[in-house]
Amino acid sequence: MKRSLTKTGPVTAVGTMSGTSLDGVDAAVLRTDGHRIEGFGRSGYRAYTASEQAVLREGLGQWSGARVLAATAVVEQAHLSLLEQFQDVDLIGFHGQTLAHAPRTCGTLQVGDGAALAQALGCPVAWDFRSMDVAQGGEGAPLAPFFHFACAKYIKATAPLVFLNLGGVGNITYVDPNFERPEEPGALLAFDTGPANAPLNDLLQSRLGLAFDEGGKIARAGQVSSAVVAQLLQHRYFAKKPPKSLDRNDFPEITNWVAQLSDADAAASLTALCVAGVVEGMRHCPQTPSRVLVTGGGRHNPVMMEMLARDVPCPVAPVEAVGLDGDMLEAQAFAYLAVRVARGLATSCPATTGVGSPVSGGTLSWPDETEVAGPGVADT
Ligand SMILES: Nc1ncnc2c1ncn2[C@@H]1O[C@H](COP(=O)(O)OP(=O)(O)OP(=O)(O)O)[C@@H](O)[C@H]1O
Ligand SMILES: CC(=O)N[C@H]1[C@@H]2OC[C@@H](O2)[C@@H](O)[C@@H]1O[C@H](C)C(=O)O
Repeated sequence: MKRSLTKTGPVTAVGTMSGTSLDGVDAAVLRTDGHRIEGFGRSGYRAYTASEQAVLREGLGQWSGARVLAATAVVEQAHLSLLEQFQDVDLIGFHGQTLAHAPRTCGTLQVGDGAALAQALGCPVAWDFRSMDVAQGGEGAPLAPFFHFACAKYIKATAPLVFLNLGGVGNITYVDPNFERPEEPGALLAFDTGPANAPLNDLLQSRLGLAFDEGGKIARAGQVSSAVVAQLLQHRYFAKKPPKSLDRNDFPEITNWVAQLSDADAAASLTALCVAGVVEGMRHCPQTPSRVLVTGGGRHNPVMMEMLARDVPCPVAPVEAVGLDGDMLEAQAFAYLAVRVARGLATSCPATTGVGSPVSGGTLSWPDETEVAGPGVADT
């Protein structure tokens, strides 16, 4: 197993993602040599219980202490029980759960001990994907863009396109598939677009005890407040040039903006606010892309998708339109990045995180507890 990781041929990896929505853990299998996608395998999901979610919420924004330890235990247990169902792989890519992200000041924190998982599962684990990039001056996020580049090649795209992820936070990757490698200047541009589902989920949780606006039903009944959208776009984040990234709770003021609105108007306005961030972000693309392919849970919200189709200056479709799985794309991304970590290939570059030069982040832990830190500077 170990030799297959260091050779050049394809290996089978499972990646996991526990995202900012705090709904659960996704796991998905991918076969790749670290460059090309050779094929997709099965996937799985382990939901967090309501009490586990409460523990995770308590941990958000914390860098250390009892709340972080409690959240870590929840994250590790959930991953362990899910990954026990994926024993037939060469490598695990374990993202962990982001609790706090402030790359310019405190750093970035993804909890969950990959070395302990490697030991418990008897399989090498690539993890701690973001901190090397941050240590070298990058944003540490987003990291899926190198995988989006491989997806663009996989679907045989010939014109520039955008992958849009609508999770708790939104992020876009502009890909020019005419380049050979993702780290070549011009191949990619990636950044977080703004809040996506997180403010909407938080509003519905606090007002109505709902996890999210299923099918956009609540927003559909409301009117968008253009003042709320305008307020968002005045935030200093939108004046910044990309690459740039966000923490889940970077816009706490949003709650006050919609406090006086009815539930339906507030939901409609928060849905529009996510879309406005994307539209604003698209202005940074070097040229209008041929299309926007949407991944992440927001693509299940028809109101959000209709607003996007109305406001984005090119066709918009869920990634399923090209045969990809939008519920598992991030988990697949961390399977892909795990193989790149194992092989010393770049996982980020100036155009994706703002780091000075391509970085191979991540740590590779073996079941025998020998840890090999990623080489930092990527092989090309
Ligand atoms: N049927 C649906 N209708 C409306 N919204 C939905 C639906 N399904 C999912 N969502 C939204 O998508 C969210 C989950 O998205 P996703 O799983 O992509 O987030 P994540 O991976 O946790 O976040 P991130 O990408 O920011 O880390 C839900 O919390 C909800 O807001
Ligand atoms: C710090 C962190 O965990 N960021 C997440 C978050 O969720 C979406 C967006 O913000 C993106 O920047 C990133 O996740 C995806 C998987 C990424 O790194 O590409």
